[in-house]
Amino acid sequence: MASMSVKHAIAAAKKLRSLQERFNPGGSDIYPALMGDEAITALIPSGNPLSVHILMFTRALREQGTDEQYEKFGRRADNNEIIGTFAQTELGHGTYLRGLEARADYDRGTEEFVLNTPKLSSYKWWPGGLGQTCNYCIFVAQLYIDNEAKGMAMFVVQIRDEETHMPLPGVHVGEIGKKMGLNGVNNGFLGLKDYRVPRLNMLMRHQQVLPDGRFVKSPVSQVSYFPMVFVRCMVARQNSNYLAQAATIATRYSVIRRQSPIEEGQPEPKILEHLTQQMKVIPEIVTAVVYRLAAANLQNMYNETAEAVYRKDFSRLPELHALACILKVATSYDSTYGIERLRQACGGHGYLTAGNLGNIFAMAAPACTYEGENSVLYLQVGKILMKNWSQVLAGRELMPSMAYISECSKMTSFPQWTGSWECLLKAIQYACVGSIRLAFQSYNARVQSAQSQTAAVNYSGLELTKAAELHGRSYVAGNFYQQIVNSPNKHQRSPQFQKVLENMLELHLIQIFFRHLGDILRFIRITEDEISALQRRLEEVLKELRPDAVAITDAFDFNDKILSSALGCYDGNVYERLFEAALKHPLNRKSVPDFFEAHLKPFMKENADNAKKSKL
Ligand SMILES: CCCCCCC/C=C/C(=O)SCCNC(=O)CCNC(=O)[C@H](O)C(C)(C)COP(=O)(O)OP(=O)(O)OC[C@H]1O[C@@H](n2cnc3c(N)ncnc32)[C@H](O)[C@@H]1OP(=O)(O)O
Ligand SMILES: Cc1cc2nc3c(=O)[nH]c(=O)nc-3n(C[C@H](O)[C@H](O)[C@H](O)COP(=O)(O)OP(=O)(O)OC[C@H]3O[C@@H](n4cnc5c(N)ncnc54)[C@H](O)[C@@H]3O)c2cc1C
Repeated sequence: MASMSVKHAIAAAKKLRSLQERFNPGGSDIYPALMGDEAITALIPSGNPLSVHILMFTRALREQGTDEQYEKFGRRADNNEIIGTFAQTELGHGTYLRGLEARADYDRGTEEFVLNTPKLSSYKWWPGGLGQTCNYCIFVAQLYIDNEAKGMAMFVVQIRDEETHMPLPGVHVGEIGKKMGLNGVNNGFLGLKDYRVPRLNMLMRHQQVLPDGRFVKSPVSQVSYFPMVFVRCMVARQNSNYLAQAATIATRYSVIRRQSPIEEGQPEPKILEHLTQQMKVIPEIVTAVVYRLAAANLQNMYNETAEAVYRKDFSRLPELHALACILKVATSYDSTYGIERLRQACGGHGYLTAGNLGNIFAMAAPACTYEGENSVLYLQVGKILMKNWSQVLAGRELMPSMAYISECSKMTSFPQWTGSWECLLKAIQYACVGSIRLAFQSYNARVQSAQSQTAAVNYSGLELTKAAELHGRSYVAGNFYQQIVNSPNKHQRSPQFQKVLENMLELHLIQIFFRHLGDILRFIRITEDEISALQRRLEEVLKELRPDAVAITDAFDFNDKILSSALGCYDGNVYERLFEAALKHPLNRKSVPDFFEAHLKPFMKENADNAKKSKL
């Protein structure tokens, strides 16, 4: 599987590079975006062994290396003359980066770094493509000078001979084993023993080790985390695409499959006529659109921040970090939840490999873990919200994506309930700010009672996580509202199209309201009649969106090859494709399977003989 995946990945890389040159010569790097998501999924359903090379190795060289280092390594990597990965996670550590055990000791005598993974737990473990594909990597290690720890640093390390692909002396490298998906990626392990690299193999754009061993600290240590921020932005885009693919499959299947009359004596309807089926499928279509728009917004913010960082302006890093975390978490959680819900909406056929929903789930699910485990990133955002709440209490202005927190903090109570979109959005924001306030009270009480900040974060973790989750909801819903209601190009839309968009906004806001009704009722008084009115609106907007469901998913424009699903083909010939796929199963090559003579027949005969004996 790995070699097939490499072959397909190389074909895709060539194709996409030519697309980039043709449609976007020298433009913003759509190439990584395409390499990271739908353009690849179709070609390599078992995952792209070059994705970390494209998304992390090449970018780390460009963003963390000096111009000279880019000339030496980055240009060859961008041109796919060398293939690398990003080797940060270890067998023993993934989240707690300050606990990483791999070390780089500077030898001023030879102006080299001596790299070691001192224990089994220090082995790099998980990097994509490391097992068999890559001949280089970015090796993340704790930097030591005269045995004094200086923090994390990145090193360009060649792990395999460029001609023979043999592991170099001092390198122990291989595949970590079968996974629940992405088995074409050859995630690998890497051990180094007294492996020497020249001083100039340490990426030194932001921090330096001079020939005599003097260490020049980075002006902002967090900039070394930047490669992860980019991938978190990519996850938001990639996973919204996975959800859109699953929504396309389930929608098309739901207008082909007929089952169970709604009125006695009536013909069996398309299953999408059942209201409960509409509630399973249509909200996921809308969620895919919502996150696609949010991911595009985040990508623009990433590009602006990356340009600023290049100019040594680090001011926007904190906001980008917070948004990249929250969107990566929200998109990966909601997409995996949604894909599984869409699989179940396809009944038994949804469980067939031929439907491809299981593989789409297996491709989407690890995004809840890699690039920062989701609950850890929620805590990251929770900590940032605590810092921002302190700013609010001090009367200071907040970053733009958190401005609503200041506004809501000035409200002594929630205004008269109207049920309008603005009211629903404000309710989610108000509940978020109420949760932030409660979390801050708990966190601050712990700090005041002499708990350390890290302990206070841990013991306030549930409330911090809730506040972070609601912040994500507020940001995503707010972005969708702005795009539908206040977009500068709204007047270019036909009234019909605008109405479909507004129906999607209605559905999204009401769905989020009901999902967080408990959180909202904690801070806002809403009557039973007002809630029942929203229930009626939910049922009504599902009915209104029903006729547009197929058109919206067709607009995602996934080729049948990308969907790779007998349930979701454009021509709707589901049963023929399911049967065609079944007949291809190896077990159908013979009428009598080999195991009959070898196992089944003796088993049945032995039981028959025993039965006869017991009657005698
Ligand atoms: C799309 C397709 C992708 C397919 C391929 C997938 C490939 C996968 C690759 C990987 O998985 S690479 C490995 C990813 N690993 C991680 O993400 C590790 C997660 N852990 C962390 O990020 C950090 O350990 C932590 C959780 C943030 C904790 O950091 P630490 O304990 O060192 O200190 P903190 O106090 O939490 O943070 C210090 C300070 O720094 C700020 N900060 C943290 N991270 C970032 C960042 N990425 N960018 C900017 N700033 C960051 C944090 O807010 C704190 O700021 P202050 O409070 O000091 O102002
Ligand atoms: C498919 C896949 C591809 C990957 N590719 C790469 C790659 O290319 N390069 C690379 O370097 N890494 C890669 N990784 C590794 C990935 O980055 C780590 O798995 C991830 O960072 C989580 O770390 P961990 O696995 O050590 O889990 P841990 O950090 O051990 O987490 C285990 C549990 O402990 C909890 N936990 C940990 N710390 C805290 C805390 N501070 N507070 C509360 N709870 C906590 C977590 O929430 C989680 O529930 C990949 C992983 C996968 C699954």
